[in-house]
Amino acid sequence: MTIPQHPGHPLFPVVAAALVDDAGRVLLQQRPEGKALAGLWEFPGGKLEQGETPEAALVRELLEELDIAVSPAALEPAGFASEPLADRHLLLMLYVVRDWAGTPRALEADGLVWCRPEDMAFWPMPPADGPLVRQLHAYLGFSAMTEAPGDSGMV
Ligand SMILES: Nc1nc2c([nH]c(=O)n2[C@@H]2O[C@H](COP(=O)(O)OP(=O)(O)OP(=O)(O)O)[C@@H](O)[C@H]2O)c(=O)[nH]1
Repeated sequence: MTIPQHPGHPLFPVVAAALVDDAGRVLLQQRPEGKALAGLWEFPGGKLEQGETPEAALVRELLEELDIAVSPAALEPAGFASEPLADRHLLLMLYVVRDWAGTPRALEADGLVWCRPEDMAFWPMPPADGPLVRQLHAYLGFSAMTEAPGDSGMV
């Protein structure tokens, strides 16, 4: 079996957050005019800076983009996407965030929307986000199930 290799295509790590509110809705933001993929809806987040951990980068991005404060302990790893781009290889890491301080406002995006997970398909997103949305659905469904008291237990 041949494993695809892309010499000269450095790894491009990006972190993103699915903010989930008390009603179970997820926040998406619209990429602004003048940027690549303008008009598409995405999870807030961005590139890692030199020497940053994914968690530190996401806490910084959420403050810069939405003016909210998030503790690294509130970041729940929920999925990732691995996609070849023209000159780099995108590694997009998605975290669920349910706890933050402040009210999200669009400091960099053209708009914000709170949407129900089942409605996310109506909001056009970058190509790498398709697998992330599917993983998010599975993660939210599973975590809701494990939060509910059940009959099963260790015997
Ligand atoms: N934050 C975020 N980025 C995403 C998503 N999906 C996706 O393909 N990306 C890509 O990941 C990269 C994120 O980088 P970024 O937000 O820091 O950079 P940018 O393109 O806005 O440009 P900039 O350098 O001018 O800020 C972009 O190439 C963006 O297209 C997503 O859901 N959220």
